Amino acid sequence: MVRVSVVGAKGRMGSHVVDAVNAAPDTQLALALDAGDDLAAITPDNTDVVVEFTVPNVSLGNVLALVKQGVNVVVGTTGWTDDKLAQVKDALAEAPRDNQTVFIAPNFAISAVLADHFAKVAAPYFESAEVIELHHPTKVDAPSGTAIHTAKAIGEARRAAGLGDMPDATQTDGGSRGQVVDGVHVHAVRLRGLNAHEEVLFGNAGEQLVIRADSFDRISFMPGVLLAVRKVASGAYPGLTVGLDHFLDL
Ligand SMILES: NC(=O)c1ccc[n+]([C@@H]2O[C@H](COP(=O)([O-])OP(=O)(O)OC[C@H]3O[C@@H](n4cnc5c(N)ncnc54)[C@H](O)[C@@H]3O)[C@@H](O)[C@H]2O)c1
Ligand SMILES: O=C(O)C1=N[C@H](C(=O)O)CCC1
Repeated sequence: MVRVSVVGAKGRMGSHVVDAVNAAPDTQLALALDAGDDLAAITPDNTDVVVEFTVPNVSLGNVLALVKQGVNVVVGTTGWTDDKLAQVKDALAEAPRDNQTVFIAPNFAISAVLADHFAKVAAPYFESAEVIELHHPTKVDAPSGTAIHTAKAIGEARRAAGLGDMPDATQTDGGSRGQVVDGVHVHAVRLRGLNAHEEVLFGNAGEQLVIRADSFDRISFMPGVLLAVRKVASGAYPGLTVGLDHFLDL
């Protein structure tokens, strides 16, 4: 059995993870902690993998502390910048146990991971690309971690293909053109009734490709979380890995 502790266990995602870990035949819940609880209670004696779903401004601190405590971490919280990722790599280099792992996924839903993959494949073939993410209004960060990840992947694929800037004659913009991430405009919608959705629009003269992923329920993230827990527990992915695509045969 893989012993799993959950940090952020009372949250929307954390509570689903607790249920998923309790329901799976090969995982068992170790500790379920939330704000105010002592992270030091989590040790290699009681936990094989920690799943961390908290808030962007505390996640880095939690991950650094957990790595120091000798445990592997699967992270779903958003807000990861290159600088924060570098701090995680440094912490892993100093980790107390060999082959410790931190795995971070911008999105655990198979639909979103595939949408991201298809967007990367499509990117070199289109003059224009924009990303629209749509979420529940209780989400604290914008744009979504997934949209940032998708936009960066599109930017990288365009650069590798030698594409230049996208056509855009905008001369006045009060914010309507969205945030530019790696040259790609990203738009965020917050709407009661929605959960987590992303649309990637590609355009050429006379044609359009739309790639869309919809997570209607948080249960959609659980197979990806359990897959990550199993992969990390296997010990086959030491160090830092970002993105569930690394665990899929794409
Ligand atoms: N990767 C994915 O597939 C995926 C999917 C959904 C949400 N998310 C991300 O996961 C994060 C959490 O989302 P949510 O909707 O569950 O949020 P939420 O606000 O419902 O839950 C966050 C939980 O973290 C707890 N928390 C806050 N500070 C803490 C601390 N210092 N230590 C321990 N617990 C602490 C809060 O009390 C709360 O219970 C967000 O960043 C969100 O964008 C990622
Ligand atoms: O509900 C959220 O919050 C989500 N956050 C992640 C993101 O920002 O990309 C994944 C989708 C759901």
